Amino acid sequence: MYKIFKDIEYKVLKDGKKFEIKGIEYDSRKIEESFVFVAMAGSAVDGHDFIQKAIDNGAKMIVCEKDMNVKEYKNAADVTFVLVEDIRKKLGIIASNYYDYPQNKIKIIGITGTNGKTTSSFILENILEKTARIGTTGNRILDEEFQTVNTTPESLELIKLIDKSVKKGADYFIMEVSSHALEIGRVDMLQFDSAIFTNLTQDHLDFHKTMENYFNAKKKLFSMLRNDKNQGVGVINIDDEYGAKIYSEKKDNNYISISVRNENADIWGDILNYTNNGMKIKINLENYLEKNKYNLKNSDGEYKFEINLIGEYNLYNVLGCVASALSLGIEMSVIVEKLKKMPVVPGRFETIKNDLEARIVVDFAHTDDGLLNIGKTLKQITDGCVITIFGAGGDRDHEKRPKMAKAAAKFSDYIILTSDNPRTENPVKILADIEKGLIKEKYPFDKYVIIADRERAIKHGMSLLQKGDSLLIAGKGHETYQIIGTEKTHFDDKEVVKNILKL
Ligand SMILES: CC(=O)N[C@H]1[C@@H](OP(=O)(O)OP(=O)(O)OC[C@H]2O[C@@H](n3ccc(=O)[nH]c3=O)[C@H](O)[C@@H]2O)O[C@H](CO)[C@@H](O)[C@@H]1O[C@H](C)C(=O)N[C@@H](C)C(=O)N[C@H](CCC(=O)O)C(=O)O
Ligand SMILES: Nc1ncnc2c1ncn2[C@@H]1O[C@H](COP(=O)(O)OP(=O)(O)OP(=O)(O)O)[C@@H](O)[C@H]1O
Ligand SMILES: N[C@H](CCC[C@H](N)C(=O)O)C(=O)O
Ligand SMILES: [Mg+2]
Repeated sequence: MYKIFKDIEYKVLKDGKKFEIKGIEYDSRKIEESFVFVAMAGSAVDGHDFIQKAIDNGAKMIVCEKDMNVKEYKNAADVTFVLVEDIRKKLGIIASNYYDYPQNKIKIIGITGTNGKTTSSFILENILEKTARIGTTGNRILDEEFQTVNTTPESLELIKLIDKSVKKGADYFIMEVSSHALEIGRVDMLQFDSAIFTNLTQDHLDFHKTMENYFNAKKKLFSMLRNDKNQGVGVINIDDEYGAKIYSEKKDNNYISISVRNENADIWGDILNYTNNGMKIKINLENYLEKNKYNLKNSDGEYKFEINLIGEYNLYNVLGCVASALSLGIEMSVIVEKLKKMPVVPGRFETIKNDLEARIVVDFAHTDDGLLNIGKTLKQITDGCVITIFGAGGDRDHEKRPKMAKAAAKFSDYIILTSDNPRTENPVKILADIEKGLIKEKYPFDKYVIIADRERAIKHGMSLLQKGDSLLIAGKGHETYQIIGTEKTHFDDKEVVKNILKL
């Protein structure tokens, strides 16, 4: 039988003509001559309904998860039908068999957690050389950029991306690993050389239902460390209660603990002071060096330097990446030099220059924890008022809405509630859900306003700005669209601000 089924349980429903497989796809629209079409049940439609389309486009093999009546298809005499149960979970193995396990020819770094994955992936790509980066803002292999739909692509795409990375000569494959991906098996076929746990706070309960399920999905990454020579290392933020749980459950695992100010952690850090563009930080590695019998040169165990990132949450991101890079054998002196030159991460605390003598920040904070963290930082560095503009995504976790309001109420002197991808929900209803949080917090009625139109909301926020104030435009960060209904129209927070400023 075909090598793509190695290590997979399958049943041949119909044997067709032998052929050379030219490609594998699970979308009938991408099928070409002599391809394999994988039919999967989806959330919107069922891939099995597109089998005939796939055959018409040239598929010579159909892999399905339902016992199909193979006789009903036209022009299918040559076509082989194979049944594989729970195909979405097996697709990674099928793809690995086809592409000869490219994941064993590159170092794979996975980053999971509610917040900080994208930021950490950008920090790591800055530290490491010859990298591919996969995540929310897009995928990149060396100097080639690709657009993406998901934070963590489907297993088949992942294997294709890894294969391409290997062929192009990349040494590291840095990827965000979403809880969705872990839950539905998009990464089951991978082993990680390094895995980072940033934190866990509420998000995505529309999908996971409970925090426990959400945590168990994230935790799975740490059972997937590369173990052929026991070289996979987990990096765990032990200041986070869920991180501490993972760390305490470690048996023979190779874990590095990170913390801000807990001197018992393997690697810990602190903020010494904020600077114009970022902050001066201290990183202490003494415990790590001691445990690892000091195999690093040029290191005295403590480093102090300035970076262009800001906020305690970013110190966590930096510490996670330092630990990961050290575990991959990069010298601390090299890491520090790279960190000093770290450019801004798109849509993460991006400030827009203006002559209002105010700070205008575009940021992707879209959870209560994200808002709270950036708010805490802004409060610390703002002389005047903090004005916050935010909304919450439609068709997403409803429970986070009032919580986001509660977070914003803690640090904002004025709040403008607006739309952030209402999708198929009524924007007014989403805004009312958020407002409930403000009312519950007894946030003064004259200190907030609801302006559903995001452009008008930003205009209003900017009209209020006085010298020394900060304006936080949260939720969309790098996004260049607004999704209303099922329609995606161009919308870019930064662009709107620049237009208003006539830049
Ligand atoms: C709900 C969900 O997770 N959906 C994912 C799923 O789509 P689906 O299988 O449900 O799609 P479907 O439209 O029902 O189609 C079913 C099947 O029919 C096939 N089809 C369809 C039409 C056709 O003409 N021919 C055809 O063959 C499709 O290719 C598919 O195989 O599989 C697709 C391929 O992997 C994903 O792109 C898609 O993610 C959607 C876009 C999504 O929004 N996912 C979110 C929930 C998600 O995964 N988010 C996480 C985390 C984000 C975060 O951390 O904040 C992420 O990793 O992105
Ligand atoms: N370590 C962190 N802890 C808490 N908040 C953070 C952290 N890092 C970033 N944030 C905040 O959360 C927002 C999202 O950060 P980032 O895009 O790095 O996270 P992510 O995990 O990739 O999110 P997503 O799952 O939506 O892709 C940032 O804009 C910032 O406000
Ligand atoms: N990856 C997250 C991003 C949310 C960003 C926010 N702009 C929204 O659309 O809710 C999600 O899809 O839930
Ligand atoms: Mg991300």
